[in-house]
Order: sequence, then structure tokens, then C-alpha cells
Amino acid sequence: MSNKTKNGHGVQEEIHNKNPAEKSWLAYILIHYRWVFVCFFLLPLSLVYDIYHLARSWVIFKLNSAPKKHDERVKFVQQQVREWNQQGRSTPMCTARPGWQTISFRQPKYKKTLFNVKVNLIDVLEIDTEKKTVRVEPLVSMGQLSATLNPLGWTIPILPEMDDLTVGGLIMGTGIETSSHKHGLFQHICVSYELVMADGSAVKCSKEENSDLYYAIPWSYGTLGFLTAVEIEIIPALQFVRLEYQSVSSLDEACRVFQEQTLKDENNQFVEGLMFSLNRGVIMTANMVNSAEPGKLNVISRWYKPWFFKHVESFWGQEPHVEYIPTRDYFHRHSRSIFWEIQDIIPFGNHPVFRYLFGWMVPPKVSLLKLTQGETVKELYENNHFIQDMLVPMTTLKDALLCFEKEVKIYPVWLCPFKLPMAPGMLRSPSGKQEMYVDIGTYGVPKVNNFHPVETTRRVESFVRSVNGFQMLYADSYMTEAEFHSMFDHTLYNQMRKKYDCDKAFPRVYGKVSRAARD
Ligand SMILES: Cc1cc2nc3c(=O)[nH]c(=O)nc-3n(C[C@H](O)[C@H](O)[C@H](O)COP(=O)(O)OP(=O)(O)OC[C@H]3O[C@@H](n4cnc5c(N)ncnc54)[C@H](O)[C@@H]3O)c2cc1C
Ligand SMILES: NC(=O)C1=CN([C@@H]2O[C@H](COP(=O)(O)OP(=O)(O)OC[C@H]3O[C@@H](n4cnc5c(N)ncnc54)[C@H](OP(=O)(O)O)[C@@H]3O)[C@@H](O)[C@H]2O)C=CC1
Ligand SMILES: CC(C)=CCC[C@@H](C)[C@H]1CC[C@H]2C3=C(CC[C@]12C)[C@@]1(C)CC[C@H](O)C[C@@H]1CC3
Repeated sequence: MSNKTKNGHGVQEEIHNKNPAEKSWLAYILIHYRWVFVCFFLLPLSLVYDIYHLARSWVIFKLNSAPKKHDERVKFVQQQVREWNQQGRSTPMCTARPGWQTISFRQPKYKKTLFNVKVNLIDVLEIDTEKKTVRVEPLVSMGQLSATLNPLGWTIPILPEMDDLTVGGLIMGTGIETSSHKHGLFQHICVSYELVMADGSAVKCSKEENSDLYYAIPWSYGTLGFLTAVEIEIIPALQFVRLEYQSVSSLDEACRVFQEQTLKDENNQFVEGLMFSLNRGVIMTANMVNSAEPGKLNVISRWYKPWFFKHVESFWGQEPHVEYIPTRDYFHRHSRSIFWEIQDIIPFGNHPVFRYLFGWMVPPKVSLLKLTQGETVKELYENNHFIQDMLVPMTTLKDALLCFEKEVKIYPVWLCPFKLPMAPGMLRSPSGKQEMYVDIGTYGVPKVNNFHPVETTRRVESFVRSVNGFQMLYADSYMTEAEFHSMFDHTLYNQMRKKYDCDKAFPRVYGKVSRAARD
């Protein structure tokens, strides 16, 4: 963990004083020397895990065996749901995917008590270049999808950053990236969903077919049915991304440049901001291109390259700067440093000696970090760490940044604009028209004196509700059910729960995502 916190004392010292259990030598080592375990155990394990999975999916894709097996696997999901019906529908269902594998700080408690349905659907099924779609199973990950599509010259229009995010999780939850101001959220690039419903039937939905269900699926967190396949749009992937860094030196300038680049310049395929303090930031705009100007190519994924957010910070206070980055490197630019979370886990990870010797093994897998963190580290994060993404209307960006400064003072702050189209479902734009929003991502150790994990989060949640914003629900949510309902429009969701007889079959969304439902 970072040594300095809110009051100038180290986090470690603070925890050490607070919690007698952590005075054991094991707790001491876990807190102070987590990096030893991470470097010598988790990094090699993560590498082996990744190589195995990518090799497996490469072979399966080349043999084209997945499409033949898909129907059989869906039948197995249907069979489990029918058995659940025959057994009297006594306990609601959820997927059997273990909680430690999910991209969220928490483990869902309900996995231990609900009826677990195995949805082992992990392959890319078909790429249709005529129709410009890819059909995938729900456990296909972003790393797997970019590794499959990019060599063929294609990509999905929104490729959420973290490699292990799954298609199913991004639809049932939500997905966002720096192209979202053009394309919307992950759900908006999905053409159709195939599901197994509570009665065991298989249903397909799209804008044309069962459209009510199609609009209700995003943010439903697996509480309307089990997803078995998804058709997603694809677009051509050019070889490089031309990235321009623009330094900003005040909050007003940051908001102005960020909004201008998002709203006015239709030509920017990607827009991103990193704020390094309230008045110091770098706004990045980018476009895919097929050639790079000589001397301006930067292959940022090479193992010895600095963490991307540090690289970006080096442009602060400079004239606008242009460089070219291989497209896939751009998509995974924050992977190696897990945004900036890695600095708390391997504090010297950006030192050139570490990078040259061990950089090729980084990053450790989030799932393995989660699996092995133990109670001590978990408690340390719980009390001294803040991981949230809040989606607020672009017009409220300045107020939102001021709110985050007052409540947590964590930097860098990630700014990612997105378009919220007018469509039925959980996210309703307050004006009833398409609107531009921005995701404000804050991950790290708060530097304020009065940080309290529950009270601070509740104050931020209250601000977000007051500006008609939304909370990303992979993070801790402390809202009451009534507050949750005032943030998310449940009208269509409730209709679908009734239509597809979900009440005994699945918990409600709040029952899955509130803090009380998570360990
Ligand atoms: C340590 C490690 C990390 C990996 N991380 C990713 C990843 O983040 N996303 C993913 O889809 N696959 C990742 N892979 C998988 C790897 O890229 C696959 O094995 C891929 O299928 C190999 O592609 P290739 O043989 O065409 O070329 P490669 O030479 O392996 O790579 C193709 C391009 O991808 C870039 N690249 C490789 N790893 C990363 C990375 N971590 N972040 C950004 N760019 C990268 C390379 O620099 C190169 O430009 C990782 C593999 C390893 C060993
Ligand atoms: N850049 C980005 O957009 C980022 C997004 N995230 C968030 O991470 C989460 C995704 O993480 P990931 O680990 O992939 O997913 P999770 O395993 O966390 O799944 C998220 C939800 O989707 C449900 N779900 C997943 N697959 C299916 C399926 N086949 N059928 C029915 N329900 C399903 C899960 O249900 P169940 O509980 O029953 O398993 C769960 O409620 C999302 O909430 C996303 O918003 C996080 C970081 C970055
Ligand atoms: C880009 C968007 C929308 C979100 C990015 C969120 C991530 C930065 C976090 C999602 C899950 C988080 C976890 C950790 C760090 C931050 C995230 C990756 C840990 C790896 C931190 C160390 C702990 O021991 C385990 C955490 C698991 C979840």
C-alpha cells in the first residue's frame, strides 16, 4: 500500500495500531511485503494461467470446434434449470462462476446459498465479416477477444480495458471505454442476446425480436435469465492509434478542453482524461490510422516501458505532443499497471531495474490477487481504499470533480466520456433525450482526514443521485433499496420479471449488488 495517507501517517502504521489481530508476524509480512508473494508466486502463476487460456482458445478457434459444442452446452444449462423447476423452485438461481474470479473487490455471498447453475460457455463462436458481427459465449474475456479479432483486422467498437472482463459481466453489469462517447456503453454495441429463461426455454432477443427483453437485460445482473450467446458489432481495426496529449493547468481548463474534445470534435475516435490533481491534468484524443510518422512510434506494451499513467503525467506542462501506439497496445494501455493500483502492490514496479528484469511478467491477475489477499489485506483495503466509478452528466463534471476532491482527494482520476442514448431500461436520461455523460473513476488511498468507507461513499452516492448520475455496481454500493430505485429506473425490469416469471427464480438486482450481499 502507499505509505502516506490523509494525516501523514502510513496506512500500515495506522492499521497496525488499530487492529490487534494484525500484530501477528504473518499480518505484518502480508501488509509490508505483499510484493514478495506477488512477485515470486502470483506473477509466474498469472503468466502460466494466461498462456494456458490463450493457447486453449487459439486452438479451439482454429479447429472451429466451439460452434458444434455450443448447442450441447446450452442444453446442459437448460437441463439444470429444468431440474431446478422439478425440484420445486425452492432457492433462487445464480451462475456457478466463483466469486473470486469476478472483477470486483468483493465476493458475492449469495453464491454459497443460491442454486448454482454452471454456464461454462467460454469460446468465440463465429466472425461474420459480411454482417460485421462476432458471436461469442458469455465467458469470453476482453483479452481473448482482442487476441482473436485484432490479427484478423477487426475489433469491437468498445473494448473495455481490463483483460479479464467477460462479455456476460459487461452486459449484465456495464462496460465503458474511451470510444464510448461515439458508441455508448457495452450494451449499445450488442446486436442480440440468447438466454435460457426461468422455465428452461431458450429465447433470443434483439431490437426487432422480443425487444422489451433486449432493453431490460443490461444492468439486470443475471436476474432475468442466463446469457448463453451474444452477437456484437465489429469494426475494422487499423494498425496504430495516433494519440495526442494536451496538458491542462486548471480545473476550468480541464473541463472545457475535455468537453470540447468530446462534444465538438466528431473526429476523435477516443477521448480520455487523467487528472493528477484538481488543477493538473492531461486530456488525450486519439484516432486509428494505418501508418505512423517516422520516429513517433511508441510500443508501450514492451516490458521495459514505464507505466502508462506515469508516461501520460510526463506530458503535463508540455506543449501538445503526438505519438503513435500499436492499436492493441492502446486498448490494453492501463493493463500492466491495473490503472494505478499496482503502485500499492509492487511499489517499485515502475523502477527501470524492475521493469527490465521482471516487467514481462506483469500484471498479476486481479482474480488471483483477490483469491490470495486474505482477511488482513482485505480489511486494509476496506478501511483505507476507495474504488468507485460514478457516471454523471457531462455538464456536472466540474461539481463532480470538486466533490471527489472534498471527499477523497485521490489522484489520478480517470475521465471517460460516454453517450447515453435514449432507450428504455435501467439507465434513463433525465431529459428524455440522448445525453453526454462522463465516467469518473477513482481508485486508491484517500488523502483526506475524514475518510470513512461507508459515510464517505454514501455522501458521494448522494451527490451522484442529485445530479441524475449512476454508480457502477461492481464497486461497493451503500445505497438503501429506495435510493437504489431512485437512481435506476426499474419500470421495464419489473415488467420483465413478471412476464418471465422470475420472482422465485432469481434474486432482484439490489439483492445481488448492495454491500449487504457481498463479502
Ligand atoms: C505477460 C503477458 C500479458 C498478456 N497480456 C495480454 C493482454 O493484455 N491482452 C491480450 O489480449 N493478450 C495478452 N496476452 C496474450 C498474448 O498477447 C497472446 O498470447 C496473443 O495471442 C499473442 O499474440 P501474437 O502471437 O499475435 O503476438 P504478440 O507478439 O504476443 O503480441 C501482439 C501485440 O500485442 C502486444 N501485447 C502483448 N501483450 C500485451 C499486453 N499485456 N498489453 C498490451 N499489448 C500487449 C504486443 O506488444 C504486440 O504488439 C498476454 C501475454 C503475456 C505473456
Ligand atoms: N471498463 C469497464 O467497463 C469495467 C467494468 N467493470 C465491471 O466489472 C463487471 C464485470 O466483471 P466480470 O468479472 O466480467 O463479471 P461478473 O462475474 O462480476 O458478473 C457480473 C454480473 O453478471 C452476471 N452474469 C455474468 N454472466 C452471466 C450469464 N452468462 N448469465 C447470467 N448472468 C450473468 C453475474 O451473475 P452471477 O452473480 O449470477 O454470477 C453478475 O451478477 C461489470 O459489473 C462491469 O461493470 C469493472 C472494471 C472495468
Ligand atoms: C475502468 C473502470 C470502469 C473500472 C476499473 C476498476 C478497477 C481499477 C478495479 C476493479 C476491481 C478492482 C480490484 C483491485 C484493484 C482495482 C480494481 C482492479 C484489487 C486488485 C486491489 C488489490 C486487492 O487485494 C484485490 C483487488 C481486487 C479488485
